[in-house]
Amino acid sequence: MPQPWSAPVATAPVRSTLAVPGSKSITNRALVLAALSGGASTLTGALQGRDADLMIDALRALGVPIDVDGTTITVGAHGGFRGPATIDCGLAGTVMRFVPPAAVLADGEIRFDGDPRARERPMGTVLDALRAVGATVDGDALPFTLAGTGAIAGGTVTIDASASSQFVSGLLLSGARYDKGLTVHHDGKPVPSMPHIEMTIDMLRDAGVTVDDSEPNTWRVEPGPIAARDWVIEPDLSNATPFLAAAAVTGGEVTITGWPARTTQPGDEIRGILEAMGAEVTLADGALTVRGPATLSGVDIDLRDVGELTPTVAALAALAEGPSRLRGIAHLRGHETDRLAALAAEITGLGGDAEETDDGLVIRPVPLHGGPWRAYADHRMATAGAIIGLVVDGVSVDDIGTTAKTMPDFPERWTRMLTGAN
Ligand SMILES: O=C(O)C1=C[C@@H](OP(=O)(O)O)[C@@H](O)[C@H](O)C1
Ligand SMILES: C=C(OP(=O)(O)O)C(=O)O
Repeated sequence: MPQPWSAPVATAPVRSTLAVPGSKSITNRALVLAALSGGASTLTGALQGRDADLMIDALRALGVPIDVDGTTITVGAHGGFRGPATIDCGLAGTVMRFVPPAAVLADGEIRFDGDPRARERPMGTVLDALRAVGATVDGDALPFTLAGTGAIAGGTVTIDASASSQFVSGLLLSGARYDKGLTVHHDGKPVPSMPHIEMTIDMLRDAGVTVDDSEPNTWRVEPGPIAARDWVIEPDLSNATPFLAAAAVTGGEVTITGWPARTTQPGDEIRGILEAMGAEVTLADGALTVRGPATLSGVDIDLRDVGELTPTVAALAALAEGPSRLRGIAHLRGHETDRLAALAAEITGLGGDAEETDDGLVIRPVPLHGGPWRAYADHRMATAGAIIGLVVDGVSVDDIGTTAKTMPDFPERWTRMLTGAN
């Protein structure tokens, strides 16, 4: 059992300038594209964390040579994916949704499993889509087995991607390697996390793949090679948000260096969200600075496109002066944990007033008190507890180690931020 982590209280407004590690989403897309290219690629500035490790191990299991030297990853040339293999997806959505569409190109049986909670995360849509384009798949959720034959026909699939944008991204990443390419058509409630689909399309184009996204809810990748190349990974802007929130809740000033001028990362939207809550936000010379207000305002906001930011925004809302309504995020019930239930339970557990709605949360201002904060094996639940703990004495997070999914040294970085060190 992990020891509870006493969240440090900020005894003064937080003032710090810091950098954050590489983006999970960009690192894991670059790894998949590098592996699919069959040639030699490098990644610089890559994430070092559990989700990247799981992706590296998955691709190695398929026969891809990969060397890791800190944040530089070298993916070697290979002659095609090999089976049989067993792949551990851990709790990584990017591994469970991005690797199977690639693994169907292997010549042998590939078995997938993951953490207990991963077995509950939505997966059937991807597996049905793979069946529809010619793959043999045994199962509808983790664990499942693919019987690869070395080639996939491809064609057109209609899916309901309202539970996760990763269904679309995973299929598009591999589609160019299918004989007829791949057209993915979405039919259902709106697709969440659209910027993550734009990220997929941008990176496919960077690798020389022809993608047609001119029709809403339809994406077409033409069959053809995926180019090996060198990828420079942007810092993880979603992982920057707890640090920026620290400035917002303490009336301090935090600067994140290396903030990209143009990005598809949804984390960039934190700028507008913090402004709406009363913070002063400046992006200049590749650095983002947030100055916290004397009191935070509540917000009424649709987070469908940036659902990943919900735990940070909910923590801010729990400390705001006015009520907040977070909308458009029913799909968060299928994330690392049911994030709507978890956030409502943990905020309420500290004396707050948070309630689930059909598609989000309502959070009303009530003074909070200390107490346990459960992370539910969810990195962003853990960091949400850390944010609240900055200004509420006596918050202890039961499993801060779960931040290893995307930031293994989160506790040390948090302490360094509090001491003003870089
Ligand atoms: O493609 C990606 O890298 C991601 C897409 C999003 O998933 P959902 O669309 O399931 O929310 C996001 O929440 C997740 O953290 C990363
Ligand atoms: C939803 C998330 O992760 P995953 O990639 O496992 O879906 C997340 O990091 O917020």
